[in-house]
Amino acid sequence: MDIIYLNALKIETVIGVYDWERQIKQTVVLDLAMATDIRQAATTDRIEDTLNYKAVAKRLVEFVSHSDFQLIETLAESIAEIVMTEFSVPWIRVQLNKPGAVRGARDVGVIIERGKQS
Ligand SMILES: Nc1nc2c(c(=O)[nH]1)N=C([C@H](O)[C@@H](O)CO)CN2
Repeated sequence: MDIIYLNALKIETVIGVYDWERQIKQTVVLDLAMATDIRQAATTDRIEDTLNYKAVAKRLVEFVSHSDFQLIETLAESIAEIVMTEFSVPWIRVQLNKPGAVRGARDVGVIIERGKQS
């Protein structure tokens, strides 16, 4: 199985458990690794034959920027579900970073893996 990845996608959204966090937008940073088989596309050289990372990014920017979850866990799980179901991805690794959420740390976040690498 091959991997198509998308790193450091920054999206502004409402995210957090505290009252002040419900009033503002904060930046989350997304790293994705998505299992796929690139051999057909490598043979045909056609975008229709592969997982279009630009289409994935556009869908996630649209979803995340309009979401208002409290926990990064919930957001990460939703992102995995969208990519797997809408883009036929059998396995995904989602790393969701929340920069500046903890004083003294560059970022905090969650890493989840869903599905099976075949
Ligand atoms: N496991 C988690 N811990 C915390 C979260 C979270 O989403 N998952 N969120 C917060 C606050 O929103 C924090 O980011 C504000 O600084 C605290 N802990």
